[in-house]
Amino acid sequence: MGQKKPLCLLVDDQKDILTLFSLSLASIGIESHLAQSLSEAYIFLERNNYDLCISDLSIRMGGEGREGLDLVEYIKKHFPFMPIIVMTAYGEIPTAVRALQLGAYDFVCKEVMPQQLCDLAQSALKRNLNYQKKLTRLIGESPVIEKLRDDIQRVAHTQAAVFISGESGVGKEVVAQLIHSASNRSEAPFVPLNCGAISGELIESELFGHKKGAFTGAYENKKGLFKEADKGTLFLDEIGDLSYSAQIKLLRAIQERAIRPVGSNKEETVDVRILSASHRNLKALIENNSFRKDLFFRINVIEVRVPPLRERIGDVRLLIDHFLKRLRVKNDQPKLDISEAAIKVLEQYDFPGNVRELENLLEAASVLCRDECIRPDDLRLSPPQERPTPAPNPRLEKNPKKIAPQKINITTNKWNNNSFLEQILTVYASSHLTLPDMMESIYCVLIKMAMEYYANGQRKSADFLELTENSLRYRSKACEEKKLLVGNNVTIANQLRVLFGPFFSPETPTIPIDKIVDELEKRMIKSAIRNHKDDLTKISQQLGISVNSLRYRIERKYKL
Ligand SMILES: Nc1ncnc2c1ncn2[C@@H]1O[C@H](COP(=O)(O)OP(=O)(O)OP(=O)(O)O)[C@@H](O)[C@H]1O
Repeated sequence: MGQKKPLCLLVDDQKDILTLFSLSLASIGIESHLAQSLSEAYIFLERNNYDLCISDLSIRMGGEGREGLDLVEYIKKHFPFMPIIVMTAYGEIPTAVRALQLGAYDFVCKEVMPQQLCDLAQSALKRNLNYQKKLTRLIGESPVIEKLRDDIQRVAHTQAAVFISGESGVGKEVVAQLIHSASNRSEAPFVPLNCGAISGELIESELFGHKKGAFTGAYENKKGLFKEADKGTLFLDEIGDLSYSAQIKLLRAIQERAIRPVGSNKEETVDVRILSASHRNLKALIENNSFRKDLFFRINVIEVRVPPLRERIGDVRLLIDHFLKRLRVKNDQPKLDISEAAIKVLEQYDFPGNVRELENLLEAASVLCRDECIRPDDLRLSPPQERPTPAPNPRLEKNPKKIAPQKINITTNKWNNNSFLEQILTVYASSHLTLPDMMESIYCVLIKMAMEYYANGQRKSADFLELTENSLRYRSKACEEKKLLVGNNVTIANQLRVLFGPFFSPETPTIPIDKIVDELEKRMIKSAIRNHKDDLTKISQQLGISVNSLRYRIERKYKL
């Protein structure tokens, strides 16, 4: 059927209990993620979409003093559709009752037979038919968002193909998920594909699947996204980026309601609803012959427009509230807050990168701010250029000049702007990383940021960082394998995010990552040479590289 298994978050500090229950749940087709502490549970919740949570209540887990009840409260607030079953020890009924009052689905005594727990899990899932809808929320109360909600409801009940238009970062994928969740296909999968992220040769196999041996590297049969989305919804994001030949194949699949996997001579029928989106103007693409008109009419039976954030500035406050809640958990900053003055600055900003930009700005500011309170300075915003700078309100901000610090423009001031590079170097001042690891960490963080910014669009991310797609792929794989810094040294990664964050905006054409890294490496070597007065052995020890490779850098690469 291609339907995804329900996913459960199991939380308990006893490993054997986790293993026992996860095996039992697996036997009835429920997959589990196991968290052995509450802090781990919060991280899992942030990263995955769960259909159910089963958590021990009876202990303080992780030593951070958070009680199991907090988890119940948190889930109910953030994922109101997710049922929670709590486990208690005998004698802890009052706590269990409190959990029910907070919205838990039911409780069981920890000594239950696994079968009882399975029955309960199944009934919780069954009663909660909304389990596909859980995470997707459209925050906002402005008239344009209310209209968007109406549009979503209206189009959800037809089978027509919907094209979701809107600028980058406005929430087009959120809208696509909501259309799916409100439709009669909501119990089948919602399968998103970022068309810009897949190279021309692979797109056919990605969409339609392939047979083993169909081409070099096709070691297994592959199902393809059309089949995975059978009975459900296929969301083709950035459809304007599809190559012309892929457009022809897609058109055929939509018209015939059938696909043919690469290397197969048999057609297979599929029942898929197509939603698509692009921040590009498809009509303009048709004019210059890079998008097919016939495909346009097929995918654009109904158009839903998602308004830019500047048309719903009244919602900025609600969105801030929403993102801060997430950051409190994600960064483990329970008191994280924002000053009224900073909110005002945001309410007067244009947001060329829309909701995603707001989210990124807050994330960067949450790292920079002192005493867990985001102030205007922490936002590092330039004043809007198109309109007059709003008069500072002395009541809100003691030092109005500080409201909008100048950001360093990577293109006009160039990446070799002294103070910008020095700021990066200070990030590493007290780290014990080797030179290659330091440089690698910059690649890891910037590639991650670019992939987030371009919604996993590999080609766009590579272009933005002035890398080839191959090099981007190779480097991201290395980052994943090593879990280098991005995973392990959160502070360094966060500081880099803060420094580079402002450049992830439409104003910056590219970030020449290779050049930046070379310049930084050169400066580090120079400073080590100064420190150790040309003693190559000491310099190589400080930098964590061999004398030979140091020599190569000094004599050949940088000619120092
Ligand atoms: N109204 C909203 N309420 C809550 N979160 C939102 C809203 N709109 C957008 N977001 C969040 O903003 C980010 C960007 O949204 P999304 O990926 O849906 O935008 P998009 O228009 O598809 O972007 P792109 O054009 O780059 O593909 C996501 O993290 C999403 O959860």
